[in-house]
Amino acid sequence: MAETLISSGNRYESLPERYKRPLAERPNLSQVIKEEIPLIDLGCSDRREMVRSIGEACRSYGFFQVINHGISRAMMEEIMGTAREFFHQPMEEKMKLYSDDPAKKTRLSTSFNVKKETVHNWRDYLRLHCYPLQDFVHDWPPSPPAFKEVVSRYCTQVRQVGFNLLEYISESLGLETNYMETVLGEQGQHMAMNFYPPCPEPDLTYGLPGHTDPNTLTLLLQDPQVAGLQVYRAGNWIAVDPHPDAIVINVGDQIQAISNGRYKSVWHRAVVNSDKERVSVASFLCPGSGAIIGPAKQLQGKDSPPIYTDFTYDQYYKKFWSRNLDDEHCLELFKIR
Ligand SMILES: O=C(O)CCC(=O)C(=O)O
Ligand SMILES: [Fe+2]
Repeated sequence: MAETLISSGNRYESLPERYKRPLAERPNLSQVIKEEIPLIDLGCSDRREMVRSIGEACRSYGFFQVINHGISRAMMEEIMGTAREFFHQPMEEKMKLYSDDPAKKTRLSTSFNVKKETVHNWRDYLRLHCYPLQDFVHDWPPSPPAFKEVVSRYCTQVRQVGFNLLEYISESLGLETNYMETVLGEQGQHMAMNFYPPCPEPDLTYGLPGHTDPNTLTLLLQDPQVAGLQVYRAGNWIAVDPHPDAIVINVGDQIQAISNGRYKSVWHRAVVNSDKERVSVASFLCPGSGAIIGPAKQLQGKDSPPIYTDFTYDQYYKKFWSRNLDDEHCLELFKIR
């Protein structure tokens, strides 16, 4: 039973033991503070100012939200609705896609890495590889019927938003506009549709415990009705209130490495609540398999020697999945000592 979906539609009366965190690891929800993370208007006509504010956000928060990003409200509602519909299907339908093998390219799973972890997380998730679309779409869920079409359309659009952001981020570091795009090679794209059912004891567990994202850049759609994302900053967890038009952006470990630590891939987590289900859709850009990642030469100097070794994303990703999600920052393992 331990390794199966929790999105059964049944309400749990109490939290099963295998989801309970020891006292020292609980979310301490009463201590969470409310603070806005930077909101950036990508429709801004002053590119220099926009690039400056993106750089500032990457340096001091590692997170920001963007509006006027080019994806319509209707598209955002469609993809969120499709994710919700997917998880509301009968268990028999969903279990056809179940797998706990992280190497599998299309799979429905639960928690994070059920085979390895000792305490589970109150989350089910559908993980998809999304680029190039034609290599993966045939493997995606056959239902709901509009799934493949809606998700394909969203993936194409969100990829473009991601590439625009990589240009701004490159410029904000003083690198050539296409620096990231060139270094990162033919980037892959993954998606996680996350589903967090109502949880009987949200104080004792997580949807996702504190973690950093191993990839380049993450573009997240939050449930517009239900908050749950929290970001760590200066000793506090900050609740990120959903903004109906915004995409939440966070710097992944790879940008932290390329920026030689100037930009932070920060800890974030998803908490759950007792009365509402919550959905989120995360899109991850990931370096191409041949790409060599490491601190940009232009960002190294006498006063700023490289802090990370060069590595390939394959090496990094294997390391990431061999750990627990909330272990030390995976990039620590690639530090020059
Ligand atoms: O559900 C959320 O708000 C966070 C999801 C997340 O951090 C992830 O999928 O990596
Ligand atoms: Fe994440």
